[in-house]
Amino acid sequence: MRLLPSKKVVGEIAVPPDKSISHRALMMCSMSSGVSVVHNLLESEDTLRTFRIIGELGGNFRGGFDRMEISLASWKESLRPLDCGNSGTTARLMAGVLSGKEGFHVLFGDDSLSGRPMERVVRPLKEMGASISARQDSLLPMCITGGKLSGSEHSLSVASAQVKSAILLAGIQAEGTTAVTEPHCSRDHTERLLRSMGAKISVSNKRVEVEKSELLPIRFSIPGDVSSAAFPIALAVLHENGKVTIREVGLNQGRTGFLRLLIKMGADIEMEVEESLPEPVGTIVARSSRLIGVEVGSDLIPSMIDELPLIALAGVFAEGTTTVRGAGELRKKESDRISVTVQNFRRIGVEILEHEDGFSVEGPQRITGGKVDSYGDHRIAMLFSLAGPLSREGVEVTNSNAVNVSFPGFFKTLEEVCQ
Ligand SMILES: O=C(O)C1=C[C@@H](OP(=O)(O)O)[C@@H](O)[C@H](O)C1
Ligand SMILES: C=C(OP(=O)(O)O)C(=O)O
Repeated sequence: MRLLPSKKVVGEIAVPPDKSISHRALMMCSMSSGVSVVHNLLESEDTLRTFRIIGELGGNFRGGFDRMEISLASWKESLRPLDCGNSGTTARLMAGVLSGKEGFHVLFGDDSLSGRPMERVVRPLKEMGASISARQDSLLPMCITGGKLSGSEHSLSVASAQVKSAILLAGIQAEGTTAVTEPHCSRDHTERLLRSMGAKISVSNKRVEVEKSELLPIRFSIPGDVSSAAFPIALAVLHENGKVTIREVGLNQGRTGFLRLLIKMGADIEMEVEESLPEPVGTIVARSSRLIGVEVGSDLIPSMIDELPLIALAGVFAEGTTTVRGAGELRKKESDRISVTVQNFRRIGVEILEHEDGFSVEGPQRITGGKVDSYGDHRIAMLFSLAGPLSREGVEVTNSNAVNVSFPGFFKTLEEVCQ
């Protein structure tokens, strides 16, 4: 896909439903005792993996992704290995769910997911009594023999909503109390849904505790994905002639770190929460702004984990130095997001410094243009697609269809706002 320089970035747009919440809705509604009704589920490559896996395990779905009735009368063993594709959330959260389900379950993924660390869920789930074996002890494919679990205490060395959620989803099936403590707070979508579905859960600061619980069915609507919204918002802020409005988008504090960081850098962004249960939802308006460089440390990382590469783009346009440190986790995503961000920026004429756990950019710089690769990573495909409209000569992104992992219709949305 070739993205050309643009004169303006304006419009009111919708973003796709939240990916994190969609995965959880599909899994947790299937774990409940009746029929749940969920509006506005994300239909993307990643969430389709979770949808199909739950279907293989006995899930019942009526309707479409705009309004789906979800139930599961009795969990069955799948005769086939369960394909998680590119989706870390599917693999890790399903490991938690399946640890408590009788039977032999095999999870596998694509080349990217097969290289991502799974030991972080294997170890705590084994401690709870699950029998799990994984390739080289820590990689997919992974075989889980589910059954009786007992609650235990877990202290995470790295904040991770996926690991926390895997433990909690096993915890509500375990005898006794299960507790997870994180070094910094990660997104709390699982905790919010558990509470809304009647689970015995208590949260105090960075510690979450659950007891064995039966989940009640729920009716709710999933908001727009703020991680997807971050792309058009960054484009409007960084373009000299930009204004973008996005309504009905999720504004959970655990997810809005990037927007708050842009505001700290001087961005003109308004966020208004209009509804708050089970998730805060509202409107974002973003306008062209002059930014100043900023330093991001490890405490802020979890609330902007998927938006961190976008900070490098903001740094290119900001006055002074922008530095991200303490973000080693970025090397364990769909691609090594530190390395590919740095390589791609250099290809389009930007000077950027790579650190083991982040990067530094000295701004302002102009983006000349050129050819980059997404390395099959949706967030990298979207990041460098924004560089096109902001460049002098345009940017070509190869393997750009990776956007379908989280934001089908991304290029149509970009076309709508770039005039
Ligand atoms: O729980 C989730 O839905 C997610 C948690 C984050 O991963 P980690 O838990 O590995 O930080 C994030 O990067 C991912 O896109 C989605
Ligand atoms: C890291 C991501 O997702 P996952 O871990 O589910 O593959 C992401 O969406 O950026």
